[in-house]
Amino acid sequence: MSFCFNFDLPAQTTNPEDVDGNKLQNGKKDEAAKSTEGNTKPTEPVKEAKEHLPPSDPQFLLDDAVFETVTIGTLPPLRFLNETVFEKTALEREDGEKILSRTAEQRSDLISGVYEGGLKVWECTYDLLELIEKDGETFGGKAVLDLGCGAGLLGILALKRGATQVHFQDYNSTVIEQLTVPNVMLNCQEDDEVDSEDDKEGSGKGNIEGEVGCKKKTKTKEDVKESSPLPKKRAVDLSQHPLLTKCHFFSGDWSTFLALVLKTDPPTKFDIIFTSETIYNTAYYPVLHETLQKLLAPHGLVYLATKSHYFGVGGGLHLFETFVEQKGVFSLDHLWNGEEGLQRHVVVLRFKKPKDT
Ligand SMILES: C[S@@+](CC[C@H](N)C(=O)[O-])C[C@H]1O[C@@H](n2cnc3c(N)ncnc32)[C@H](O)[C@@H]1O
Repeated sequence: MSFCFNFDLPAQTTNPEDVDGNKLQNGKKDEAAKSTEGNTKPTEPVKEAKEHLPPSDPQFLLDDAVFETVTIGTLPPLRFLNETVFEKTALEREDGEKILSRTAEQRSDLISGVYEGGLKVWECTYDLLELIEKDGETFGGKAVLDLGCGAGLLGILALKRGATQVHFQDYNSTVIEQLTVPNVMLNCQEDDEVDSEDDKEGSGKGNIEGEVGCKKKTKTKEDVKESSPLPKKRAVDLSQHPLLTKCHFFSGDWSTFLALVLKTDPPTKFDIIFTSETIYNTAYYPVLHETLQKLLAPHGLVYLATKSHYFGVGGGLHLFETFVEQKGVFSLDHLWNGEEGLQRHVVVLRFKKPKDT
């Protein structure tokens, strides 16, 4: 899988004095606010959050599925739609947000405020999956949020390992509808439907990703057809699948997502929040921090996977750490630091004082 970092930000149109929405204090900004000055907020209107209910007959979403399986150590195999599906079928797909056509036109992985990159799996997701595998983290009885989920692999893992509920949030409704929901459904199908076929193939056909040590295979609908008769699978009503009933799906900007989730009575709090490759734009730090602060349970953990620096966008771990430190709400510890190529990290945040919610 290729990862091109072709970020594309709009020209600065916001007032530099108020670029991140932080108020001036005694005539000057605090340090935390200063660290967000490198980026601009998008000029597009804020994308209003909404909840997406999985379709009552969801099987059609998988009809032309070309999917990959990622297997990391002892973790259950995770399936996800191959990103090339979207390039090849952009014209036939429902795409009210026009992100499929716009990303193709602009040849960009990210168009700030329009498309925030959720249609592919970013590599720090694999780092976090590996870490979970090593640490043996289980999710039994936990409420989990996959914030900025994209393909949703982290949330799907939690779901398969016993989380009581998993919220998936992505900026783009197209991502939620065309990628996250289908991926959850792919993983709801009985494991043996496809895995028995994986076993038959043997490891020789697998594509070993040396860098992160995970095994990936690409399978097509035709492969699946050969191994298990499609009609039998179609008979399964996925919309009633016990795993799917534990899921909630949201699209929209973090500020409106936060407001929507806080409206629930009692407001939902999460024991675990995953967020991978979401701190590339410093202009989003205030709302991201507020979302984590308001949605994390008092003794909960935020697992953040990120690169050190996002070239062309400006954000990265150092700036985010400075921001978090200045806010004084969370402590932040490094769990894993990768040294190869572009440096990548996994960190954990927890409340300094658990009543700070
Ligand atoms: C680069 S993608 C990473 C996707 C996925 N977590 C992964 O690692 O493969 C960044 C994600 O952050 C989310 N995101 C970024 N800025 C956001 C914002 N201001 N409001 C809501 N979501 C945002 C988007 O949903 C997007 O999918």
